[in-house]
Amino acid sequence: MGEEKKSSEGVKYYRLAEIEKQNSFKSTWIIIHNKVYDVTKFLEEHPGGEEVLREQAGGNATESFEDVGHSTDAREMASSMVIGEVHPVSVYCKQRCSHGTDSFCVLQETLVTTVKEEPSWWSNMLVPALVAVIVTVIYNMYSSE
Ligand code: HEM
Repeated sequence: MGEEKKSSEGVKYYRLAEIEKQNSFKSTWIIIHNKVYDVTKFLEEHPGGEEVLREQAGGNATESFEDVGHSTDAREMASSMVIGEVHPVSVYCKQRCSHGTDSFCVLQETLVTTVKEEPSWWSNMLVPALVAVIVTVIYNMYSSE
């Protein structure tokens, strides 16, 4: 999946654009408090019925979930269905502009880049190496005067 990001702690982040697509019988995701839940297999088992879950499929179910006043058991049950979190950029953009006209957000949402934030050995080395080069250049400049 192109718009998926995995942080070093192993949390998977999903863009809203990606989550919104998971609204079918084959795959049903919902968002509660910025966490993404895969409820596909749970639909038929839900004591509140599958229809209410289906209505929220691919979207933010936080308010409806809290309105019902789900029990601690229900919350524990839900935690076993977490597959990741809403991407911080999507959270930020949703808060700032829900119409998709903010150019920064439009750009972020349409960029189909895989941002794998697992630092590779060369990116870990690059910064110290650059610092070393700069320090050497500056040192040489002063010492040659
Ligand atoms: C992963 C998410 C969810 C889980 C694990 C879950 C689980 C449960 C459980 C275990 C119950 C039985 C009552 C209780 O223990 O509180 C229940 C009832 C119910 N749930 Fe959910 N639920 C989820 C999401 C939702 C959402 C998003 C909605 C609304 C859109 C919803 C609406 C209801 C309703 C209407 C009832 C019936 C309450 C009643 O008859 O008293 N649930 N749910």
